[in-house]
Amino acid sequence: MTALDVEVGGARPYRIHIGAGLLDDGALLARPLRGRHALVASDGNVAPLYAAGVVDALRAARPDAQVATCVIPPGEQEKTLARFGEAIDALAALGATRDACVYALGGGVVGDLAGFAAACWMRGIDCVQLPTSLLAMVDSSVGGKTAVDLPQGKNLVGAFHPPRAVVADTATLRTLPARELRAGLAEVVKYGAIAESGFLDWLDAHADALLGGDADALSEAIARSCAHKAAIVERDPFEHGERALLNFGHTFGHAIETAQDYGALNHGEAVAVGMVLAARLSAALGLATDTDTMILRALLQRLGLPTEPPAGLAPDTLLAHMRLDKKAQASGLRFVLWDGPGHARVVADVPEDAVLDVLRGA
Ligand SMILES: NC(=O)c1ccc[n+]([C@@H]2O[C@H](COP(=O)([O-])OP(=O)(O)OC[C@H]3O[C@@H](n4cnc5c(N)ncnc54)[C@H](O)[C@@H]3O)[C@@H](O)[C@H]2O)c1
Ligand SMILES: O=C(O)C(=O)C[C@@H](O)[C@H](O)[C@H](O)COP(=O)(O)O
Ligand SMILES: [Zn+2]
Repeated sequence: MTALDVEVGGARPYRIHIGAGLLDDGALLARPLRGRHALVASDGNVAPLYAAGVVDALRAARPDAQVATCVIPPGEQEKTLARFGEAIDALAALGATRDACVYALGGGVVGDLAGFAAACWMRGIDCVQLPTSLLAMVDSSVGGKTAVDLPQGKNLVGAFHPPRAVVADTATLRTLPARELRAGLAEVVKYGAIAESGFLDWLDAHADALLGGDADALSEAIARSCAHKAAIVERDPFEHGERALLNFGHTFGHAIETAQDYGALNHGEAVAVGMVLAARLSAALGLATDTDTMILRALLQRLGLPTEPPAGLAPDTLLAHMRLDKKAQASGLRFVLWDGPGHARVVADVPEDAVLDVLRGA
């Protein structure tokens, strides 16, 4: 255990291990492997860099184990039921028994898809998250939301399936493209926005270091983000209440991703735009101030993130996608609205006209 590790409590507690070089630690990787079957799932960018090392480390620690790999093409457009089926086929080919373990090696796309395969194979086998993108380290590897996308909407088919462990090897961030690093910072800003205004100040002060890949700054951002997420999912693992705050910016963001067929803005970028739109909606409804919104927007811009929706997206189309948001109820849309730095709330029955006004004004 390092000083940065974070515990996620609850009915099935697990540890988020954070440190450089952890993917080489076969004993750590193999610890949750109860049976003899391990499937390392990854994508076409990450697998050539790290999959062989993970497979070798697992085999060295557990010579009796059968270790197979499953590699999907990279990108959000591959987070589909068809690719999920490929992961299931790989588990069948391996002859994976109920004590098998799926190792999700990659960004949030691999983590969500492989985690969902683990949730479904034989009604649920173990999963270890090995996040290699900043976004996956600060958010998607923690908390057990797994899913694939449909053309109709983001993450519409999925399950809650917490991992047995998360192993975040921060050395892998050295190969992460700069655009993807910035995308991860959007979710980091989210924690400051909803839970800790001082974290927003810290991010502002360390923006250059973070963008420059400074290892200490990134490690601190990861550990602080994981601590926020762990505290929330521990109290509300199935999103009956406060966990929905982690969806700040996502009602707009997911609608943008869906409307663009998951091909233009990536998730972090769409969430950055979505947080600004949610802040504007909050201001229009008398919550956050315009000044708060401008400060949030300026921080996101400083971190190299987009803050306005791409041109050409019709407000009515976006609104239609929002009606399939998982927070929506029969009575109407529910939004995470912002009270200003460090505070947010879930608000039901937000008038669609107010949402359209924000989209038209953007
Ligand atoms: N389950 C959750 O709680 C949760 C939370 C946030 C986001 N998500 C989901 O996560 C996904 C976004 O995750 P993401 O931003 O990691 O996207 P991603 O998985 O597409 O990864 C981004 C890109 O970086 C590449 N990559 C990843 N690690 C690399 C490395 N170390 N070196 C080189 N290339 C690397 C990938 O191949 C990909 O091209 C979305 O589908 C989103 O819905 C889920
Ligand atoms: O963990 C959560 O809860 C989140 O909402 C984290 C989000 O960053 C993440 O994008 C999540 O996948 C969105 O969940 P969804 O329920 O809106 O699909
Ligand atoms: Zn997200």
